[in-house]
Order: sequence, then C-alpha cells, then structure tokens
Amino acid sequence: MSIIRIYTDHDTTNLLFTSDNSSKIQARLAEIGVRFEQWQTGSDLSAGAQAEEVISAYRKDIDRLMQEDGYQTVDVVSLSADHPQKAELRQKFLSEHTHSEDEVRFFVAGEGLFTLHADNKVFEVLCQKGDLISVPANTPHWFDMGPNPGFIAIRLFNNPDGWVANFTGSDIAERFNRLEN
Ligand SMILES: CSCCC(=O)/C(O)=C/O
Ligand SMILES: [Fe+2]
Ligand code: NI
Repeated sequence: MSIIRIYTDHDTTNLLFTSDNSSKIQARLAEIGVRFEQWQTGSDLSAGAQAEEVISAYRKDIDRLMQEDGYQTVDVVSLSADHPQKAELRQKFLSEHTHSEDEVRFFVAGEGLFTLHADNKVFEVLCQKGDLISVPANTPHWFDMGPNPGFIAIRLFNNPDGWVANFTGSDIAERFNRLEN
C-alpha cells in the first residue's frame, strides 16, 4: 500500500497529513508539481532482474512517456537484498539533492521511500509496485531503499547524460523517516 506523510520541514513531529488513498496522494503531490499515478504492472519481474528484460517488458509504456513528455533516456535500477554493494548504493541517494531536469521513476516491483522537500514541507511517499512518481527539476529530494533493498525502478530523463545529483549539503534527510525492510 502506497502512503504519503506530510510534515513541516523544521519539525519532524508535526505530521500535517497522511493517507494511503491514491487519489489523495496524487492531489497532495500535484500541489508541488509532482506527478503520481498508479499503473497496472503486467510482468512479474523480481528485484535483481536485468535492465534489458525490464525495458523490453515495459517498452510500450516507456515509448509512450518518451513521445508524450519528451523524455530522452531510460535506465533501470534493480536491487535485491543480496547485492554486495547495497550499503553504498543506499548511501548514494540518501542525502538531499536536486536534478537539473525533470525525471520520472516507475516502480516495476518492490518498494522505496521517496521524500520531497517543497513549500516548507517534507512529503514522504512510500512508493510500491505500480507507482509512477515524477521529481520536478530542482526539487530537493532523497530516496531510501532501506538496508535490505528489493525493488526495480525504471527511470526516464530528459537529459541525455542521465542521472546527475547535485547535493544541497543539507542534513535534513537525517531527521526524517528511513525505510525499514
Ligand atoms: C527509485 S530510482 C533510484 C533513486 C533515484 O533515481 C533518485 O534520483 C533518487 O533521488
Ligand atoms: Fe534523485
Ligand atoms: Ni520551515
């Protein structure tokens, strides 16, 4: 079940809103320009699946997003709990950062905690299989896959160079929830 929790950005105890209703999640994220959708997932791929397999299973959806929204490149992050570099990979996304381009992530399998910082608030979104979430250009955010990751996400970028993180230097992410798995 996908969940949103919204806090004031300077007080981790001040929970302003929470819901597991997808329309409410969508509406609250739309307020900060974030696209959230739930899609049917046809194929049963498991975390650790090869990128080519994931891309070919979702080729039609990927092509549609590329055509409709102008995304130029696609990649796959696919991680299971037996990955030898899971701790380093978790660390890579764990601090607040921005990207200079819009990006879309679609969860083909598993789950991950995306947290966006906008409008003096923190929006924690537990994304599950079937969830599509966008991260608008220059929106500070972080992502926790947890200590025992299990997810596959397709990422679409409109920058041909793909994923570049610009770290803000803030320690805000350390004060909010982490994913326990
Ligand atoms: C769920 S995709 C991996 C995380 C990622 O791409 C990102 O930008 C996290 O901030
Ligand atoms: Fe990011
Ligand atoms: Ni504040």
